[in-house]
Amino acid sequence: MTPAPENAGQALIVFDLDGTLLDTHVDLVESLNYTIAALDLEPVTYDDLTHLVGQGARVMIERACKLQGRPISSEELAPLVERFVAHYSANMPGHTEPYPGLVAAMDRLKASGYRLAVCTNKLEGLATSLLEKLGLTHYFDAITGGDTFEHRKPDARHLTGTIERAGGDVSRSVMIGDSINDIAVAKNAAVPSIAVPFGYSDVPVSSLDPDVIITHFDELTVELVEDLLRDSATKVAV
Ligand SMILES: O=C(O)COP(=O)(O)O
Ligand SMILES: [Mg+2]
Repeated sequence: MTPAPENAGQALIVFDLDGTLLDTHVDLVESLNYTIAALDLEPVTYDDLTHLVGQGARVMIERACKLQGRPISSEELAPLVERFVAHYSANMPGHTEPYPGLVAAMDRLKASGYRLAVCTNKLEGLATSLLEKLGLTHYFDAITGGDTFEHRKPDARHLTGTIERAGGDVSRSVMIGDSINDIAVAKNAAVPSIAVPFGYSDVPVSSLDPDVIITHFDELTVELVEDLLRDSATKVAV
């Protein structure tokens, strides 16, 4: 195993959840379709999901209704969000599972002294219960959602708040995610970013200009993280 760098204890890897840690697409589509069926709308597909996910359940439902030709008011939205949350919670963890290699990567990073955290736009309660049901909560020093702070991704304060809760340091943190909000929040907080192409981005992740793209969690190594932190420290110094 790679020896832990001397200051590894201070380093923090912050993960996005939907489409990064967990393949949630089957359950999201099922709960979303159950929700919009209340308005007699046609089901959405997995391909649609890439345009719908990213800003939490409220926005996802709003976008899905619009996509199916029935824009809704904010008064109509509240009961639909409740319907979604009830269905999604009742069926958790459903078909959701960690992406290949994730658990081994988290074990490796923790064994080398890294802290891990989750910064998701999913509701904090849903994120926490889902991770709990999958037996993954113990890996994380903080789990924050789209409703944890007043601001959410891509606002830098969602990421900096998560780092603070996890006992990390902005200058020793890395953000890893699947979509524009994740790469944008990292840039907004001046934190290096890693993109994964297997999630729900509606554009190729290379167009988001992350510092690194990994196609499998086997590539998430201590060396990669340390290189990113070193490069970013040099950029700040220059
Ligand atoms: O639930 C969403 O819309 C987004 O969730 P994520 O931030 O974990 O990708
Ligand atoms: Mg995501």
